[in-house]
Amino acid sequence: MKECIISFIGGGNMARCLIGGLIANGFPANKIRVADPNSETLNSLAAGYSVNIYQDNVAAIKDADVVVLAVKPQQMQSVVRSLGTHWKPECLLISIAAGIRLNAISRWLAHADAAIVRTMPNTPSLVQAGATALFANSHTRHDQRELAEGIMRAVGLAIWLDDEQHMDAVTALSGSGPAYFFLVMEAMESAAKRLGLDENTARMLCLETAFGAAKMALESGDNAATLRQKVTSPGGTTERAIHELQDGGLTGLFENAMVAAALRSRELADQLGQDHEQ
Ligand SMILES: NC(=O)C1=CN([C@@H]2O[C@H](COP(=O)(O)OP(=O)(O)OC[C@H]3O[C@@H](n4cnc5c(N)ncnc54)[C@H](OP(=O)(O)O)[C@@H]3O)[C@@H](O)[C@H]2O)C=CC1
Ligand SMILES: O=C(O)[C@@H]1CCC=N1
Repeated sequence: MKECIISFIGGGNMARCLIGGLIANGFPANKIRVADPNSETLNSLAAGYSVNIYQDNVAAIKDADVVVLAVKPQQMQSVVRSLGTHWKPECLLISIAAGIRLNAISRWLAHADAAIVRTMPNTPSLVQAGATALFANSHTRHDQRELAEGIMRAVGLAIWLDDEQHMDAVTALSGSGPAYFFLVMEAMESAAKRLGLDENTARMLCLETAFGAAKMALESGDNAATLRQKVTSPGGTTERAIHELQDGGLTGLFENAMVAAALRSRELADQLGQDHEQ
């Protein structure tokens, strides 16, 4: 990936995952800047990753090649507006915020020609097993698209979308998705303990099973349904368990959950995409 200065605005959970993943992949820490109002957050990032820290967003973006907006959706408007007068046309803006549309970011920045890439990464970026979808506005040059993709590819899979509207579905799938799998792990570990296993045995067997299933699904030519059938011996134990899950409405539950997440993404865009006076 091309060497460049990347400034993160917001040093919370997702910024930390991207920074950790980039550094683990060999990206130089001295080329990474983070701005956050919270000095504890900044000190912890500096101690953990030796990145440059700032309490002033404007100072953090000076001469940066890429600015990554990693604040909460509710903070996006005021943060982007405050960067507008200091914006350099050659800088690439990457947003990771859920729900916030490119046209709103561009309006708040007040630079109609600014190159902006909207992305939806996820927390496994920390261990370089992230999954990110990207969508660029029409002002983003080919080399800037490559730069955005290179940053996200350094921490996992990077996929371009052909329609910004699909970001809501992506947010429901891979953005929020790690939490669904963690919830399933919590439930499986808890059930295993009720069945008599000690905490460590339950945890390790559960985690390796999750890892093995994901690795197998990625590496095998079979789809998930076929892989599931291969575990499910007729009249056996898995069949009983799967019946319980299906009778309990697992498929419908996931559909409801992901529709709710996608709707929330659209709702955030509609609510927070409006202009308000600063
Ligand atoms: N967490 C996740 O799995 C994912 C999150 N995202 C998106 O990433 C963004 C960040 O989420 P996440 O990291 O979870 O949230 P966090 O709240 O952990 O991080 C946001 C950080 O921004 C700081 N901040 C607040 N105001 C400002 C400001 N004016 N200037 C600079 N920094 C500021 C916050 O400080 P303080 O806490 O003191 O307010 C906080 O440290 C969101 O938009 C979210 O939608 C996208 C994909 C996945
Ligand atoms: O929960 C959220 O809103 C953010 C976006 C995707 C994952 N976390």
